Amino acid sequence: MVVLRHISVAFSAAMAAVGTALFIALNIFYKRRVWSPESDYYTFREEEEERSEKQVLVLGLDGAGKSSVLQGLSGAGSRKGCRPTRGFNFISLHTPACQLDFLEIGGGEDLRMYWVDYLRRTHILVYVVDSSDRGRLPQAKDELHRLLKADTDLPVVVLGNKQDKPDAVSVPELREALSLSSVADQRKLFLLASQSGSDGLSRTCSLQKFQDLLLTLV
Ligand SMILES: Nc1nc2c(ncn2[C@@H]2O[C@H](COP(=O)(O)OP(=O)(O)OP(=O)(O)O)[C@@H](O)[C@H]2O)c(=O)[nH]1
Ligand SMILES: [Mg+2]
Repeated sequence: MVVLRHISVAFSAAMAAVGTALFIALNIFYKRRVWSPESDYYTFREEEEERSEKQVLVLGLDGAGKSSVLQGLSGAGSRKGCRPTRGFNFISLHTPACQLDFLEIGGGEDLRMYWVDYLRRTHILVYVVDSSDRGRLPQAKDELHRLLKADTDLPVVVLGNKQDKPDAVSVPELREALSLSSVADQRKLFLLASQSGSDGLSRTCSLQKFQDLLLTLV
């Protein structure tokens, strides 16, 4: 009887050890498969650093046209079907020099507080402004200057978007409204006019011109 009890205890201990080992192995195996926006983002970052990838952060108030610009860059064409971005939006552009990874964070009031968190992981900031939304230009200016203050070295390209609209402010007016002349001279800051129509960033700021500028800045 005593021998049988010893065998039973030894068997239970062995089963427990096998179970624990299996649990640990499965945990390691499935660790990266548990989805969360953060884990996805960091996995993407690890892979990005291994290859020659540069991140372009695309910010601006809600409705400025960030998703439409990305759609134009991706070659998707028409700006129809853009919905407000509730979290983030991502596209990659392959160029001979490197891969440009564009990351848009939604411009809604509730998302703007997270914008600064993404600055330290990015190589260029593209700030999109709705040139026809005259009433919100002061707000667009304040948000832009908050970002400029948070990272004083990051190259910035401001896109004065929706230039096709009849009430759009001109580029010189936009420079004034966004107080860009107050930005330090040594800062790499560019202001381009754009319109994200059916042929992408055509006419006022061609896709090629925009892309070439980004490549000189990364
Ligand atoms: N006329 C005109 N409309 C544009 C232009 N760019 C974007 N739009 C329109 O503006 C609206 C908002 O565009 P989105 O690209 O969704 O704006 P967003 O900046 O991504 O907005 P959030 O994701 O909410 O932060 C859409 O109805 C677009 O079709 C443009 O250059 N000209
Ligand atoms: Mg969007």
